Amino acid sequence: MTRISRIELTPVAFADPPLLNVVGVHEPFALRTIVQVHTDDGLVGLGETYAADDHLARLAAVAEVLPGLDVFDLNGLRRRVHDALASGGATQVGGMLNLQDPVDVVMSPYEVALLDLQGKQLDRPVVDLLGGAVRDEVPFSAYLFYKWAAHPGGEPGAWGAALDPDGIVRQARTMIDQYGFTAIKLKGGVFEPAQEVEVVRALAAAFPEHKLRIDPNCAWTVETSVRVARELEGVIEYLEDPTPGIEGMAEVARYTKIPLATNMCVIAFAQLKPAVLADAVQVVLSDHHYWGGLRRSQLLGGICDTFGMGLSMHSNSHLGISLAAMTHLAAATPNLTYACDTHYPWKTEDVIKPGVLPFERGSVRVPRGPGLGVELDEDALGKLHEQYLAGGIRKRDDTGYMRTVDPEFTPNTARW
Ligand SMILES: O=C([O-])C(=O)C[C@H](O)[C@@H](O)C(=O)[O-]
Ligand SMILES: [Mg+2]
Repeated sequence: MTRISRIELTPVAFADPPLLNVVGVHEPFALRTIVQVHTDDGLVGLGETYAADDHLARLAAVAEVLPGLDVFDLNGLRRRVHDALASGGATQVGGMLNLQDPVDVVMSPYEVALLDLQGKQLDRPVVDLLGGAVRDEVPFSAYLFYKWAAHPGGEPGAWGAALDPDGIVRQARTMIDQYGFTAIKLKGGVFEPAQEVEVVRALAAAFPEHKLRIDPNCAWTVETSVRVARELEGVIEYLEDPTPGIEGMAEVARYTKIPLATNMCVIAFAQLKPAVLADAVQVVLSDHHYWGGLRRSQLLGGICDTFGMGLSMHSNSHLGISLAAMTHLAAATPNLTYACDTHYPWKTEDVIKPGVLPFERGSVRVPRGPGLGVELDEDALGKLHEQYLAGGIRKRDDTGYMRTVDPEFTPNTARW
């Protein structure tokens, strides 16, 4: 029996461009925690998660109670995470709208690391532990953002500015030329809805064969959402989080044929029943980082299937360990039939050795090596940890950063 001997948690910061969204703008560095689970027979399993300081404290509390656990005992993992959080009084993670389940959020990187270890021990890829691959490559979408040319006072990056239809179409062209994506997602909620609809139409004209989506992160009222949905019927494959809350989404859904997708009002198992009863959501965006890991995400997939809801995949700024985990999960989930979101093209630094996760025709081939099939680059990990220590960011704060440029800025949620 292989048992956990110790845990290493390494917060890292990696360069991030000034991408705009409803709550502000991405800071110069995005944060992640790299989780290494060591075993008594010398194996190391990898996981990746958020790195806000309160989350890091919970990860550390759990790390103390994991030594001795059998790497195949995922139920035991959940129990230990639950008990450690309960004894620390953590009932809420304080994340997105306070709706996430803290046990699922904290458990996720450990579950991924244990699956990585199981795969390494059995010499099988993680996808095989999840029931086997239903697809050999996983399609991702081109994730477009309005963006500034440079961070305030910084050097312009490779992508340039994108603040109007031409800029966004140019960004799409570059990303599609480089990665081959066949679906496009526009992050909206930055400009007035009419302006963003114009951009979606420009994308539809420039890429008539591509599937399109827009995600304003709840920037619109119910009335505006219904109007925009009507304007975009036949143009987009789904409309993501136009308005806040299950009730608001249900109201919009009554007046449009476009499926409504969410990674904001259904982000934990407790919200599935009310969403199903209200028929508020037609596509759930899974995200193993807060749905409790890969196997709980598969459970979510089964529930979506049972209730006739579609399933797609959400992303946040992430590195290669997460991309590998997302790819294994998507490859083993039959009803994950939409191209998954990924922020991967926006990053220029990573903690894994390159070459295992290339994008071809917009898809990532499922790694066939043991476990997740990725290898940690210790030097790169050290460098990005130094960057974390020197950079001073301890929690993502898009709004605070935006206010350094525009002190009057208020997040745009349900504003239009
Ligand atoms: O689909 C989404 O809502 C996201 O991808 C959330 C992210 O935080 C996105 O808004 C971002 O990176 O600014
Ligand atoms: Mg979203």
